Amino acid sequence: MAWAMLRAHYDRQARHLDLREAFRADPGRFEEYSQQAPHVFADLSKNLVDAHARVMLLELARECMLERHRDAMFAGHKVNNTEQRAVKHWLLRTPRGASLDPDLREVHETLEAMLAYAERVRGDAQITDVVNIGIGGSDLGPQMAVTALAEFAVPGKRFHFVSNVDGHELAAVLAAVQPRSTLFLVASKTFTTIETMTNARSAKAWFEAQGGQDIARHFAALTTNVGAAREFGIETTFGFWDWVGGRYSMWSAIGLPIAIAIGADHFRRMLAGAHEMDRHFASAPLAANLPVRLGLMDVWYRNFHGFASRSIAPYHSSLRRLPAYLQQLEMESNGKRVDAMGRPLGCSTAPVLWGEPGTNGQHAYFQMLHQGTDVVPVEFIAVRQAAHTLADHHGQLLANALAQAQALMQGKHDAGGHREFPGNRPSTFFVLDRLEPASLGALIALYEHRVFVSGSIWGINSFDQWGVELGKVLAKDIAPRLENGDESGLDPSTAGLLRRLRAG
Ligand SMILES: O=P(O)(O)OC[C@H]1O[C@](O)(CO)[C@@H](O)[C@@H]1O
Repeated sequence: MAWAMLRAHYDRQARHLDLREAFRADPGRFEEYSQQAPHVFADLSKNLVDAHARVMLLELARECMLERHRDAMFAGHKVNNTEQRAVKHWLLRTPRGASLDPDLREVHETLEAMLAYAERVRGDAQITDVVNIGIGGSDLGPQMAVTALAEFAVPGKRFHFVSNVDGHELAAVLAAVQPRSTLFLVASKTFTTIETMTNARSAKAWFEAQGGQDIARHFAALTTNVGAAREFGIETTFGFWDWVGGRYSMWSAIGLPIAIAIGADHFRRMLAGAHEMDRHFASAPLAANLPVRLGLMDVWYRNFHGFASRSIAPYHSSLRRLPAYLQQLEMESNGKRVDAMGRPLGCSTAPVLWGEPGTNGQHAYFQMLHQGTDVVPVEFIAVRQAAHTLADHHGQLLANALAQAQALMQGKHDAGGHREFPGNRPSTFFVLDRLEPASLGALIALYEHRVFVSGSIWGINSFDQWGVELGKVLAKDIAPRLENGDESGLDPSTAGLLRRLRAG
């Protein structure tokens, strides 16, 4: 019902919305379309949405029983229905006593153990290099957060992230470290992922070949499959639970590199910031609930405006891994073509997410954002206070973020031809006061919940990832063929490429 009304409203009126006119007609638009959520200020006023669409989107959320679905997640129900699992990454940042969930005690016991270990490593001057071996959620979150919070990192330790099965990556790291001063963290929820196990085996073989002795001191495993880690020969293990999805796992033992980098207190602050956002999502009325507003905007853009991508523009170089992190979060969660019951969907789902830090992107692809044929909503993330004291830089950085959002909206019409900017191009603008553990935690939790919201409206299970399986199976079949040249049963293209790769 709400969907049909939104469609009618879009066709009749909303598709003609002009942001410049909307601001002229409503002097209160900035106040109405912006809000302060925990640690994150968000200005949504430069989005192609009007009051009627907003009301109808909230109605759509009610019809889709968003609140019931959200409450089911927070109640620990098995909302990941295809894997019959609860979805409780939020519990990892829930303070003691703040939930009756029976797993909370174990969560805190594990957190204490992991943070105590992190503090020991921080105090161990002999360990100068920490190498995280993991991929997907076992890499992107820790890497993004360690990079984002570099200002808080312990001096004297370097952090390396090895994810790819491409040996060039591991070889380059191994060439730069010494066994006696390196701690390897093997991060894998399942402890079966081929890339991670291959890298872990090679790292262990290198360590032993270099005369490295004390595996217990130089290797730790972060996994739900502690048995497999022990079998692999790693005694130091930190566990977590099957109700933590890989892309939602930086709050768990998978966050150990973050804890080593920033320390226990800061790690706790990151959890606390995320928890504040959890509370906001769980309790704020839908109309003033930032993850809900953003998720509904995502549906509006994807299904009514037909925008197929969204560009992430963090105006802070320490957030340079954020776009990659968000790609997994959103595209692995909501890149689905069937609903939670397996029935084909009648609408489009996750857009393509992409981006680079500003101002770099401005000198690369912003041309297309301003004058290309496709409209791409842009998401600016600006940080009010810099962590450095260099004169001029931060003002210029922030001025550029504001100017880009302004230029996208205003356009320029006096010159014509190549110099014409159509304008009316939408953007969202986030402001953090500082990039610090609590604000990063809140920002990431905001994105997690926003993905939950759009996934709920589409009726999909945002917590499985069956789409990654087929390629894994085929790679297993092809690997021996690269050795033995067997082409039987292969399509002509794959067979031809196999020949080409084996030649010489
Ligand atoms: O932590 P694991 O089990 O090694 O998995 C790594 C990644 O692989 C995936 O399963 C996809 O292949 C992701 O969902 C996950 O984050």
